[in-house]
Amino acid sequence: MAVLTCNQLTKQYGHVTALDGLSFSIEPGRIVGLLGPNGSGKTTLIKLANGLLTPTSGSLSICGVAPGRESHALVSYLPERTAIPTWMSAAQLLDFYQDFYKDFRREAAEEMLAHLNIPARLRIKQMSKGTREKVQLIMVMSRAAKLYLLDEPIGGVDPATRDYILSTIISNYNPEAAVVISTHLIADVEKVLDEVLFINQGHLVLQSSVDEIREEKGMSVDALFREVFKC
Ligand SMILES: Nc1ncnc2c1ncn2[C@@H]1O[C@H](COP(=O)(O)OP(=O)(O)OP(=O)(O)O)[C@@H](O)[C@H]1O
Repeated sequence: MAVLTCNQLTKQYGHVTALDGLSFSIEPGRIVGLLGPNGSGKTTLIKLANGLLTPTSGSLSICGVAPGRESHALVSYLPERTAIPTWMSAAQLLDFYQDFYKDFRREAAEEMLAHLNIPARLRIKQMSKGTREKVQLIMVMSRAAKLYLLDEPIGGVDPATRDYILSTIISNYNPEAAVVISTHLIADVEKVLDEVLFINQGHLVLQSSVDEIREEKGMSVDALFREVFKC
């Protein structure tokens, strides 16, 4: 069964149509890049899949379940902006996640924090922006979820750490799960992607495997994106 299915998904904010009849599905085991210019609807799609917004029309489901209480147990979501309580230390955050999520793999999170030399006693508010992002991503990827929704996961992270973070994403998710990554840093991220969704003004422009783009078009995803969305 598909991990995420959208059927004629439409979302309007007043007179603005952010998503316009989107239909696609994402199969287990896929790491999918959700790519599109500013304002194309990426964050809106991620928020719908996480149940933070409701569709204006059309529908979506996660492993066959409509977004809501039941799907929350299946989805691990990294918001665009840091949303963790800043007074907590990394150690308190580990406790918090462990209490809150049955599927939280504490040892995996501790190992990643140690690898990035992030002390457990350090409070979130004492951390640099990039370190906060790393901590939050570590927490999100340490859940054994079915669908990971990562909205701009590496924006504030330095290029050397990006590679570690990306390899963390690949090595820490369960092959039954799917990962959706919204990003503008296509060149950095494309090496870990299996598939891409290009969206523009709320429409799906392309769903393709990355291998197909490389083989059939002889291009990187980054080069294709620049060609398709040339200003
Ligand atoms: N709360 C809101 N109220 C009104 N319009 C909104 C709201 N949130 C988003 N929009 C509009 O919906 C459209 C899609 O926005 P969205 O944030 O989903 O795009 P995005 O692809 O994530 O953009 P970016 O790459 O800049 O983060 C835009 O036209 C945006 O202005």
